[in-house]
Amino acid sequence: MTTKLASPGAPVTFNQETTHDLELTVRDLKLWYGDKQALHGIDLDVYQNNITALIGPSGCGKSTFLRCLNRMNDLIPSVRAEGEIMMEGKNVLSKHVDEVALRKKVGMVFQKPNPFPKSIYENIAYAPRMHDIVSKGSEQDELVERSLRAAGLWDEVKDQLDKPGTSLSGGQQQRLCIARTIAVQPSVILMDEPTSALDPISTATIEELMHELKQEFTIVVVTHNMQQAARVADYTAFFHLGKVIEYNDTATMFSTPEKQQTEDYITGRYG
Ligand SMILES: Nc1ncnc2c1ncn2[C@@H]1O[C@H](COP(=O)(O)OP(=O)(O)OP(=O)(O)O)[C@@H](O)[C@H]1O
Repeated sequence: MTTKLASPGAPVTFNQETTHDLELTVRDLKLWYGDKQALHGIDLDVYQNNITALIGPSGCGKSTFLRCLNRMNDLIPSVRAEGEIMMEGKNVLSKHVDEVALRKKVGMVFQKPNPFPKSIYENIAYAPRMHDIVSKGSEQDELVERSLRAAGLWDEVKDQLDKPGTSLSGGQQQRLCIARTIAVQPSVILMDEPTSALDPISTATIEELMHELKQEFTIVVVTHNMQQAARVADYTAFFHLGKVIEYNDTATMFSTPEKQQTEDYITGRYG
């Protein structure tokens, strides 16, 4: 589906006359933790093979929003969500959507690298085997190599595939987690502050990797780091108090933000 880039909801305007394919359309998304409302009617379009950054002050709902996209919030008993997150013609929020299948399509990389307590090889091979994507043997070996190569880790680990994933450095562990996510062949990769626990060199490596990965995947990333959003993201959404205040292509957002609140945040005047 090719869609002209256009304003997908009331608070959202675009300045570019670009065309992109839509991966996800979010409409009037509301979420409550018990009685407390955390998301207040989010409208957002996520474009295929682009990186969309979610920025905003602490507690504004970025992670909550990200976790809606693959229903990770369902793991919290008090959560209730309303609205639409359309992907491939289905509302992700519908109770008829199989969460396991959804999380295979919409993978997630967390702030703190969290390899399984298994070998580097098994960290990659386990889920694809469970999902019947590969059988044991050469097919599985190839998938492990392909995933590790795609995550830029193969050359560093190819001679130690039987070592524990946890024996790697923090940056390598995060690339292992990215390789693990890629291995089940998702369409979308969600990243929740994927570099905040890493040193600057590992951060730069992951950012370069994100540029490569967007050729094949759609990425949505939460970041507190304005420079990172400016460096890696094609689109940026500024969240505040559970709402999207502004959403635009990143260059416009950072050079000529439309809203004063956005300008104040990206110039460090608050948040
Ligand atoms: N498990 C939870 N139970 C209850 N309230 C929660 C839970 N998780 C988040 N919240 C609340 O929802 C609101 C949004 O939180 P969220 O973590 O999504 O914000 P954020 O923008 O990602 O923040 P940060 O940048 O600090 O990670 C906050 O008021 C937070 O306290």
